[in-house]
Amino acid sequence: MSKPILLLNCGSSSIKYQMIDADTEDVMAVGLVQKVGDTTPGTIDHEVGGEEFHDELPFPSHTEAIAAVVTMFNKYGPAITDAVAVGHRTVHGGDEFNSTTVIDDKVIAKLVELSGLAPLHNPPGIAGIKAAMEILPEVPHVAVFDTAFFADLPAEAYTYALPRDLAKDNHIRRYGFHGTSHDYVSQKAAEYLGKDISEIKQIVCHLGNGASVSAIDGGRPIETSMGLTPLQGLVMGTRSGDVDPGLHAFLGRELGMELSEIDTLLNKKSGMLALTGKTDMRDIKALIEEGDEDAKLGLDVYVHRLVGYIGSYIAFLGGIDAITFTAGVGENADHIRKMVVDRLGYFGATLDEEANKVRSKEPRRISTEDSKLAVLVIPTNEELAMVRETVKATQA
Ligand SMILES: Nc1ncnc2c1ncn2[C@@H]1O[C@H](COP(=O)(O)OP(=O)(O)O)[C@@H](O)[C@H]1O
Ligand SMILES: CC(=O)OP(=O)(O)O
Ligand SMILES: [Mg+2]
Repeated sequence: MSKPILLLNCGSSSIKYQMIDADTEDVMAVGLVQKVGDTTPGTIDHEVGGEEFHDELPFPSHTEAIAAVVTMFNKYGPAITDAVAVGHRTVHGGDEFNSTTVIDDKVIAKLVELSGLAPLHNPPGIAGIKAAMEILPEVPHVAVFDTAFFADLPAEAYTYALPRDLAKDNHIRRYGFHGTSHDYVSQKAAEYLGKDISEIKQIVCHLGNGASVSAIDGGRPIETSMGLTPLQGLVMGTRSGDVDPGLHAFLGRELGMELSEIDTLLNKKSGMLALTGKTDMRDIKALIEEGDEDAKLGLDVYVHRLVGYIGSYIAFLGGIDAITFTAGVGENADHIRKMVVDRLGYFGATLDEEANKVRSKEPRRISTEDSKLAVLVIPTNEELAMVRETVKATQA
């Protein structure tokens, strides 16, 4: 008897999904829907038992996209109705949700309230929850929060220097995101090094389209780069990351920009897209190889910001045993890892150039044997972590 669990990660313009057998942790199906919310045709790719299936059709909203996911399961298997539970990646849990939560109407209402704090992420997440609940009304649906891992950050790390009542009344604090990934990867790093997680000081760089870095001391996160919203911190695909907070007032006062325009500017039109014209690091690398100066500067800004965070996190940790790269950029972009690690020599990091070039889905060390600290690449697996969370929350 297998115990299939459906995992949904509804992004603003994409849906990633998997069906995983919770007993064996085997992946029964994996898929990706792209260009959701677009009037032009999008794509859906569904993989089951090593076979790949592809379709192209428009997905004006998440409802059509989820319907297409169901069609893929119905046509090519496994039966979606075999799912005994559904785990939903939910980005913002505010200070309401500190752990994986079974979803009911009250939970959905709270998530709607929190949408303003994660405008790119919570609304599609909620759309996905509603659509999936219609299709699978009989099974438990749970929300696995990006913020949960960071719920017990130290107060000095999560407190902004704002009037205390304003912050308290409005739940304004640093929340941190990608927690499922930072948690999973930091545990894997300890395992890979053969150390108890309680014994090591580590930094995890989750570099995807959204990107964040965390400092983890003995298994407990003590700092992370995203804040009240997933906009703070590193330079990302379309997000600016850190800017002078005075910028908002400047844009409003001097250019007459509306708040919603500023929000869109910083979330969707900034970051690597603004600096280089592209969001994908493969395209940016190609531009640099063609001699594009803007692309070169863009990447320099990206690396500069990341190195700055790593340096300050080593100071917060009071030492460092391991730095780990993960997610799309962190796992694949060896040229970026090299740019970063080459600047950490003072801290005792030495890159093993050959090991860094290896392409693999396995955890690996990319620092030399005599490097004072371990530099690792560990593929994240948010879906696997979500299955474990879903089982825990539902006793499925
Ligand atoms: N082979 C590669 N080389 C360099 N960068 C890559 C490669 N593959 C993926 N990426 C980067 O990874 C990003 C996607 O990362 P991912 O973790 O899947 O993001 P998200 O979950 O936020 O959509 C792409 O935008 C691209 O910049
Ligand atoms: C929170 C966040 O930035 O998520 P993603 O990387 O999926 O955009
Ligand atoms: Mg991601």
